[in-house]
Amino acid sequence: MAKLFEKVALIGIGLIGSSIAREIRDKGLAAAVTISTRSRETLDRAEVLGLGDRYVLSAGEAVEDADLVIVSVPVGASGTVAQAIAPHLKAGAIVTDVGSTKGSVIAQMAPHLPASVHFIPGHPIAGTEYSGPDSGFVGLFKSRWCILTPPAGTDETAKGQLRAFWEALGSDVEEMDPEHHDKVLAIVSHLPHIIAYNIVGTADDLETVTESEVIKYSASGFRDFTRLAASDPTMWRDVCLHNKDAILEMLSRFSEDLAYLQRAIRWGDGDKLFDLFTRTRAIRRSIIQAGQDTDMVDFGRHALDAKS
Ligand SMILES: NC(=O)C1=CN([C@@H]2O[C@H](COP(=O)(O)OP(=O)(O)OC[C@H]3O[C@@H](n4cnc5c(N)ncnc54)[C@H](O)[C@@H]3O)[C@@H](O)[C@H]2O)C=CC1
Ligand SMILES: O=C(O)C(=O)Cc1ccc(O)cc1
Repeated sequence: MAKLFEKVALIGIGLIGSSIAREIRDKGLAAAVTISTRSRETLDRAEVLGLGDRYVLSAGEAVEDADLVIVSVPVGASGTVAQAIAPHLKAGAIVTDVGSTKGSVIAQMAPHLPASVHFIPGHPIAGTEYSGPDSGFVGLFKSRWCILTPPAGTDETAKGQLRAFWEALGSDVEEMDPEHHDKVLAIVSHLPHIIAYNIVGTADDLETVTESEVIKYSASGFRDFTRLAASDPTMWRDVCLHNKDAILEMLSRFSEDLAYLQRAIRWGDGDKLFDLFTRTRAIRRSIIQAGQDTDMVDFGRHALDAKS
């Protein structure tokens, strides 16, 4: 594939950063890739994996001659990274991120970044429950949405270049307002993780009552939740703290609907239960019919389709 950028700097080299690095290497999308991350241990691991061409601890040093800078750190660290790279950015560089929340990342990063760069926030709706440089792989972004939330007036050429980059990784690119992004993602991604953390926590608390039978007899329903609940604690702590309003709004809707379900069970209202379960079954089936995979991430795709 044709080279899209001369020099790319990757700040953060976990699941997402290292998947991007592998894609760039695999498809020859850049002449040179510089990698920077907070800990020496992770940086050394990235070097052993051969994920880039240059490895530096200083994020500022990493971005000095970069045409494209991709920040792939937990969303709570976005501001610190922006502050560190700002004085070193080349005029005309594209600065983007991959954070799961957009409003907060923009609020943290934008004030530090010089007007001479193009700041185009992004979010690939693709991931797994694994983290760190070893967990990345080529193909993670294939046939997945990547949402860009460019501010009004963003340079069209820069936007086109970033779009072409994600398309080269196999993604379908969509533009969205950051507030809308945060609401949609709160229901299709953030709430499912919170519910999973909660149910697995509850089951763990019950272990003494059930004499370890929860784990022993865990059926596939519970197992599906344990996959999500195995996701990175730092990343998900940050998502909860940085998409607080939208998550609380969706949680409140969720609690109301759960109370409705609870009442139907208490009063033996089988019709209500049957109606809801029939409606939700149709959603799952419509996703499968559309030829999409059936995991949580693809449910996000369906919800986005419904919005557009
Ligand atoms: N894991 C997933 O499924 C997805 C994650 N995201 C977003 O991508 C971002 C990265 O997530 P992952 O790659 O999964 O995390 P990860 O935990 O695998 O990697 C995070 C990386 O950031 C580095 N880091 C942490 N604080 C730093 C700092 N202050 N300065 C420099 N580097 C720092 C870590 O050393 C590590 O290399 C997060 O914002 C997350 O919300 C987006 C889509 C999917
Ligand atoms: O592993 C899963 O099922 C996910 O939901 C992955 C994921 C996690 C966070 C995101 O911001 C986007 C995708």
